[in-house]
Amino acid sequence: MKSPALSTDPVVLVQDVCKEYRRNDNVLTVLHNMNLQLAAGDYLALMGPSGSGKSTLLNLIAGLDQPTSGHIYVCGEDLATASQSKLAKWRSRHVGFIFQMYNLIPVLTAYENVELPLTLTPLNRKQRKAQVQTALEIVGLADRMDHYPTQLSGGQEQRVSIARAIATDPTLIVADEPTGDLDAKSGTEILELMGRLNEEFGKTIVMVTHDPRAAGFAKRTMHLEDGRLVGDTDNPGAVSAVQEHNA
Ligand SMILES: Nc1ncnc2c1ncn2[C@@H]1O[C@H](COP(=O)(O)OP(=O)(O)OP(=O)(O)O)[C@@H](O)[C@H]1O
Repeated sequence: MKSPALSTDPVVLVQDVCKEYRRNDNVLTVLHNMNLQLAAGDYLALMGPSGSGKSTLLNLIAGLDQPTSGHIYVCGEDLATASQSKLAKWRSRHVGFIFQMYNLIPVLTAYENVELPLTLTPLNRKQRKAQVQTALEIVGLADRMDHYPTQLSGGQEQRVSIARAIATDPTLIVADEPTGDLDAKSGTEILELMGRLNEEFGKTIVMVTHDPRAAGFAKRTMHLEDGRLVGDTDNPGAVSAVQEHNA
């Protein structure tokens, strides 16, 4: 994977973003005048009560949905005005996704699951193989590449999903409750791995979590309440994943 980006441009710039959902005559405003900026190499934890708008904000930053008003610039693209086809192409180049339930395809092996996002790129089979192997080595599962998801533990499935997220070498990684379905030990391993992606490989990460311990791995924590930002704190004591890994 590439070394950390050195650009001073923000990777994520959210400007006066509002998000409404409409059903018949009812309008539900889920995000109110949201502003936020993330530099290359930031690691942000999004926290807040259920329904406060965390996943909505994450989906907007990842280009899975678009705001009702305002602008979102991510990796130089104005996501608020991009067409759906442009957004799909942009996501495949710039964003890696990690989900609570892993979302692996059960009929594909670990190797084939990790290769999937690369099939949307111009890379040939040999180039894809090299990137899949690198990604599986980073997550420590090179020896499980022929296993199907049902032949892996939950923690291993999540590591395969992380390999899939990094296979295209994206700038931004978004994670929605990545440890929500794991026991404490496996959860810690996943958080250490994500920390390494941030520290060693310079990935910018946005993670939604309910777990203050998980947020302790991030460099910064934002709290949402009723669609508004109510707290934004740096975390100078963030758990250093590289130190933990090398301990
Ligand atoms: N597609 C949709 N249509 C209508 N309302 C929606 C839609 N998606 C989310 N909402 C509403 O928006 C609000 C915020 O939802 P969101 O999933 O962003 O919250 P959250 O903070 O991530 O919650 P949780 O922690 O429970 O996952 C909720 O009231 C939810 O019901």
